[in-house]
Amino acid sequence: MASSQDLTLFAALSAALRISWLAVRDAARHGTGWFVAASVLSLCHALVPPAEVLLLKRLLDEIAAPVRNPQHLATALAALTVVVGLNFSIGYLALTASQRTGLRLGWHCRTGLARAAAGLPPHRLAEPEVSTALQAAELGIEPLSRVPGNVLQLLGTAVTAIGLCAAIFTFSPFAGVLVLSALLPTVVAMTFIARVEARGWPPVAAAQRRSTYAMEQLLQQRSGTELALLGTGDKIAKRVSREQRRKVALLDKVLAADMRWETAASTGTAVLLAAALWAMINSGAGAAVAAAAIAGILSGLSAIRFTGHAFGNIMSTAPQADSYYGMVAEPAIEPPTAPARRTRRIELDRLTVRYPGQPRPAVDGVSLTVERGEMIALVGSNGAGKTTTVNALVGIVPPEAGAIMIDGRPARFPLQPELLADVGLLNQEFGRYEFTVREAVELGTPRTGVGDAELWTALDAARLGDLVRTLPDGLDTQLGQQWGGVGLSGGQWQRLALARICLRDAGVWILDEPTSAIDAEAEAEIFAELQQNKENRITIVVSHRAWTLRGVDRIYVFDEGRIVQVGSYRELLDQPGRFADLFAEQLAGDQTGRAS
Ligand SMILES: Nc1ncnc2c1ncn2[C@@H]1O[C@H](COP(=O)(O)OP(=O)(O)OP(=O)(O)O)[C@@H](O)[C@H]1O
Repeated sequence: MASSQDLTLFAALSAALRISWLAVRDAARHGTGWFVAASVLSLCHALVPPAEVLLLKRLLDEIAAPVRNPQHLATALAALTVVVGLNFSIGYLALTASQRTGLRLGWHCRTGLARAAAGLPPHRLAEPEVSTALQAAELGIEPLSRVPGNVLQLLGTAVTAIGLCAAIFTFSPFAGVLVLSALLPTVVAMTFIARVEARGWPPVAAAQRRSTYAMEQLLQQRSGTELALLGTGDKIAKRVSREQRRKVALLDKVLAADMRWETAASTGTAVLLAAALWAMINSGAGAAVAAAAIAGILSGLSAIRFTGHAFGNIMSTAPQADSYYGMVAEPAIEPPTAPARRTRRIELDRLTVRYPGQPRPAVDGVSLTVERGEMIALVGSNGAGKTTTVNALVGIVPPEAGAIMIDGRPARFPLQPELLADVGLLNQEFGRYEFTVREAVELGTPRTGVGDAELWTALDAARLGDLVRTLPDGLDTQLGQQWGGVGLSGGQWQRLALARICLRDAGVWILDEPTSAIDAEAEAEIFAELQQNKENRITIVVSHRAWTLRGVDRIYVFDEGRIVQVGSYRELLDQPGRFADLFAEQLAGDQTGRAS
């Protein structure tokens, strides 16, 4: 029975084989010309050592001939000079052609990964392991693009060894077999290197991921500036150093083991080749044959030398490349170009949501109803379950129990694409897309050919139009100072995110604290506009500000995952309870007003 270690080794080797095949296939498809060139050049380069043996033997024979034939001598010399002279150039050209194949493979893989990420449904992107796999896939593209070159190198080694064997076989069959067997130590060493790499790389990759994450916090403008202001960037720098130290210690072990096996393999190879030479000399071969074989074997040795390194790269790339191929194989969603339907009614029926590994549900038996033309609000303290409810509604998190009914029919998890197309969700972690204003707003809809008039309407609705009119290039102004563009304030970024939802103009608007960073004046205008134009849609707002709730049709008050109160602003104002507790300070004015 195979031990678990063998299974790991077997799995690692089969992953390396699979990745080699896939990388070669993609390189042949997407960098055809350079891949063919690299293959032909690698093959020529691999055949140099055996060719050297034959040509040198011929030259030495011509030199040693009792009667020299100048023409034969010149031909033999010319042939050997060409082969030896071109050896370096062919090797260099093969390497460059492999690199140019790799560039094209990298281009194809990056495009493929970007498309795969863009085609993932929201619930998959919300899973932490998916974001880890996407990052691993991204990191794996660089080494993956080197795999076709590594494979050609390994195949070249095999060709060199077989060619040398064949060339020497003609002088001494036993020596020829010994030359071929000189590959054995390398094959054995590669098996052990595979084992070491398979075990060593997962912790190295984990340490690298932690270090990269910490490093990004220092390098990104917002977090970097915050840390600089706090004067605590050095704590992050120490964390980076710690993770790098861990990574280096782990890698040292892997590389030390690789070195041991490589050294053992080269020693074994050298011994077997020496034995081959000894066998040949003892077989009665002449000086010419011996000299030719020695020269061929020496250049063969240098060809075999880097095989372990090439194999090591394939082995260490395999897990990340597996992530890449897993990601690009994920079924993509096809977002409809425009909402094909208009939702009339949404009903949550005793909805319960529990995050994996959590003892208590984040949302517990929540029921609510909202119809087209209505605007409802979800309120509650931090962690009460509002965002989770919204996320369940749009199919980002699966319900544990209960049902989501859309137009009287139960919605599946994940949400059907045609239902999702009719939802415009502005969440608390909206993107700050540093493209042009036009591009940043157009991201609100999958439609193409959005006209300027539509963009201005959306920007005006989000109270950003006036600012954009003052920008140097209007809609085509580049955003983000790091690109030489215009910097926006936090509230202006939020208005831009709201403009995307306005442009989308879906049948269901879900606005999770849409004005949290926006000043009171613009907030009042935005909420007034939401009220005015609510007739043709369902509007669900999450808000912490009491006065934004005045005009909504119903308020659902959340507490510890449950709805504890429902009513209009006025009704809730008159009741003691969670709503009054939550907004006690903010409501003081209103209550005084009613009392007097
Ligand atoms: N991805 C997650 N994994 C595990 N628990 C989570 C996750 N997201 C939220 N929670 C937990 O679920 C509960 C509800 O969180 P939720 O984000 O829905 O609250 P909220 O009412 O929207 O709060 P806030 O007003 O702060 O936005 C909290 O206790 C929170 O810690």
